[in-house]
Amino acid sequence: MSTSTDILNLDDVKLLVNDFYGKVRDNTLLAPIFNGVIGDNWPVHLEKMYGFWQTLLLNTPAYSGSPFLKHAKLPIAAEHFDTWIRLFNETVDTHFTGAKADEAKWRAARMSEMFQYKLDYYKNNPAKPLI
Ligand code: HEM
Repeated sequence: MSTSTDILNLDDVKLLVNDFYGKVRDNTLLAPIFNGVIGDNWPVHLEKMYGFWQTLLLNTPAYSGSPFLKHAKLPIAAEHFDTWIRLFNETVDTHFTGAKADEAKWRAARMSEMFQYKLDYYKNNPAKPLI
């Protein structure tokens, strides 16, 4: 019998976020990019990401910001997003099943697509400064 439950509370969000960024920090493609920006500020980043996912999945207003701008100048392309999504989906599936788990994967995929469209757009329209 499966013991998986859905993402129901802040402890679940923390488990998801902690485990996911643990995988990111072990990934040879993504780790250098994150570490280059975040350095030894991981606790701050993790707190922010608890708030982000809490806001999306638990309808608790704990994050406000403009995520895309933080990614606009990172050296990232499709392979980075594919890896990010693979690790994120793996993490969700390891711990959770249900509507919120599905929503988490759906939202991550939509954000990833949106980031990539915007990155491509600004790459192809350098006359329009982004930030
Ligand atoms: C190639 C994939 C990705 C990489 C390498 C990446 C990297 C980063 C880095 C380095 C930061 C810290 C930025 C800073 O503090 O200046 C950050 C912040 C953030 N990322 Fe990503 N990210 C990726 C994909 C995503 C996706 C798909 C999502 C959404 C589901 C996301 C959501 C966020 C959010 C909400 C923040 C916090 C922004 C803020 O400071 O308000 N990221 N990311």
